[in-house]
Amino acid sequence: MKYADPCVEHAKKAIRQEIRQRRNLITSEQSRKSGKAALKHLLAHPTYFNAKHIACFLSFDGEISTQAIIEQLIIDKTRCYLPKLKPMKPNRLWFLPYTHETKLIPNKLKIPEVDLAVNHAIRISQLDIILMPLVAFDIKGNRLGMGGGYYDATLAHLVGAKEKPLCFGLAFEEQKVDSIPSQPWDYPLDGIFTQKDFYSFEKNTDSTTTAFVAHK
Ligand SMILES: Nc1nc2c(c(=O)[nH]1)N(C=O)[C@@H](CNc1ccc(C(=O)N[C@@H](CCC(=O)O)C(=O)O)cc1)CN2
Ligand SMILES: Nc1ncnc2c1ncn2[C@@H]1O[C@H](COP(=O)(O)OP(=O)(O)OP(=O)(O)O)[C@@H](O)[C@H]1O
Repeated sequence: MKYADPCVEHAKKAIRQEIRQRRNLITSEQSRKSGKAALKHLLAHPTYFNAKHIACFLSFDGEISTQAIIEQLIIDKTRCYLPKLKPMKPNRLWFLPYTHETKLIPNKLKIPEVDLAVNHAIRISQLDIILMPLVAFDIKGNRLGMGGGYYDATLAHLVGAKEKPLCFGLAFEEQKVDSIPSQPWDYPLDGIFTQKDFYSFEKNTDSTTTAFVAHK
């Protein structure tokens, strides 16, 4: 575990609680509609067309529905991968291939996971795009997750690497907050898709971030 500032942890916990409550008020019908709207932004993104391997996730705890995106990936013959908790490694993920025929079983956090052995996992650097779940985001590209550090720890080795997937958050517009404290281990996002917009975060040479909103 990396050192965590107790004040920052306290602030993050409060944001998590508030936004998870807000997210749980969204109906499943609204969630499916929003998932379809986010899919339209993804399809319009220039990197989607050439992407062959995309990691997504199965929505839980009121997350935006990923159903339409996963179905589209299968229709487009883009290989779709889902995260699976790495056994024995506290906060690491594998990404395993998913089709309509894939058997799923719930993990210890009650999220369904692909029932395949780890030798089926794709190497992370071979993924073109990772669509990441999140609890809250800000327009500078800071992401707040469920608090397990799974995505940050899994992607940490890619910092500074040449060949790495584009990492896009996938969330409801309602999950946008004014500001999220950033921490040294936070893995930088390239953008965020919501039902309303695509937020693009470009890295400057001094590793600060410039945010653009693609659709108004
Ligand atoms: N859909 C989806 N899949 C995902 C993630 C995610 O955020 N969304 N993850 C993203 O990293 C990983 C799982 N991370 C998670 C971390 C905490 C909890 C959770 O429910 N925590 C409870 C307490 C857990 C417990 O029983 O001890 C809580 O906070 O209420 C769930 C998932 C991998 N798969
Ligand atoms: N690269 C890493 N190696 C080991 N531990 C890490 C790493 N990155 C983060 N962590 C640990 O994970 C814990 C949770 O981090 P954080 O609160 O940023 O998670 P999160 O992004 O909200 O969760 P998730 O990515 O699972 O959705 C941190 O306290 C930190 O100690």
